[in-house]
Amino acid sequence: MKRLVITHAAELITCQGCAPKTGLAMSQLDIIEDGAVVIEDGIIERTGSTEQIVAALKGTEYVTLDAGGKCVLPGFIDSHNHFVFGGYRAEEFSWRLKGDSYMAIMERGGGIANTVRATRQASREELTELAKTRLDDMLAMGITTVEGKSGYGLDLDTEIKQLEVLNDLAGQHPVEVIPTFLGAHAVPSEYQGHSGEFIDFLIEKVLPVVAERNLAKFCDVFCEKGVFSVDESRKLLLAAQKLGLKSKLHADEIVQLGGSELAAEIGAVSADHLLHISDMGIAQMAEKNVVATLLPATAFSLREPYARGREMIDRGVPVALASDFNPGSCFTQSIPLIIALAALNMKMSPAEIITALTINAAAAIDSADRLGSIEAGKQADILILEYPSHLYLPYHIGMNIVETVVKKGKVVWTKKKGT
Ligand SMILES: N=CN[C@@H](CCC(=O)O)C(=O)O
Ligand SMILES: [Zn+2]
Repeated sequence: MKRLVITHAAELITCQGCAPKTGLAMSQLDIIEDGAVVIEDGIIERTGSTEQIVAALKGTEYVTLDAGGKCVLPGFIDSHNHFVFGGYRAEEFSWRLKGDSYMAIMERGGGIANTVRATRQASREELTELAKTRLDDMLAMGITTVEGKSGYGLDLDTEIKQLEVLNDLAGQHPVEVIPTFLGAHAVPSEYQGHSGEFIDFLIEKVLPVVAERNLAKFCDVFCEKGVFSVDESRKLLLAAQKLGLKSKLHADEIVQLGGSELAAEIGAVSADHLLHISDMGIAQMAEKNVVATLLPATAFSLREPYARGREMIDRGVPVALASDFNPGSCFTQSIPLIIALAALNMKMSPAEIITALTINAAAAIDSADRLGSIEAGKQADILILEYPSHLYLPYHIGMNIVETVVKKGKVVWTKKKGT
């Protein structure tokens, strides 16, 4: 196959690096003006100025994709997403609009349990078709890789069914899917009042199957008051680590329980939400380089205060941004909305936001060695915007300005222009 060469990027935003960025480094995008990228077999071969690259390739055959003076950047990575589920919870949303709280609805037997019922009933094929339409929407917003969680089964068969769907999607859709086992998402009705026994069930009966069949890269847990305690979360995540699954946590979302400190203690790859993180949690996550995956669309949808992203960056925590798309607390996969909220309500700069959606998001799925930047050796997951500079991203409030999406070196999506 001939090389593909993207030329004339007014800004070629490389986000260079193979590790999560912290502090001031989150503001350094390593931009090449009038840049070009050479791609061979889906992998980036080299980058440079268009002039340099064209001169170096003289006499060789290649296909040109002219970015025409627009901004080129790494594909967005959504590192926290629950997109495989059955049913909807629109009525619960209407209750929340009237003042009902997310946890109160859950305590009454609604919330996650509601989606569990619908997901248990849905077939593997139905879930796969639904998931593909959701991936279509993600791709159109420039998401080239998404992490996807189970957690709407809470029994052996349905947890495995969800993970099978997440794995089946590989090869069926351009968006790459990284599966996470979230069996400890809620205590199912069969175990009501016995969360410890449910954790034991997950460890003894479900985790071994997940690991044996290599169905998930991560194990996640909803570490929250009234759901799973810090001790229960530790027990599950350490058991999963022994079987080769890396750790993620839903931590300190509704109350300050200590999930962030636990993430640092056990060497989790990321701790997510963090609306109520303690100062100690921030210090420990910075020390252990745990990625803080912040989910501003969830805070917006729950009408909760935003996570202290500015402070976390200033204190050395690597910050990523993700959608948290799910049927309950946050029904959106809108990258433009996340960008707007991070810029306007979390005091993150345009450069920090891009870092948080690319190289730091790659680190949040433990893939910064192969994804998240435009540099030699990385997978060629690349976006062309409609405008010449990354500054146009937050400037367009809630508007999608992605024009072209390249996944593994192939153009997989282009914006249809109006007539
Ligand atoms: N907080 C826990 N889990 C999801 C919500 C899941 C749901 O309500 O269906 C979250 O990350 O926001
Ligand atoms: Zn979540």
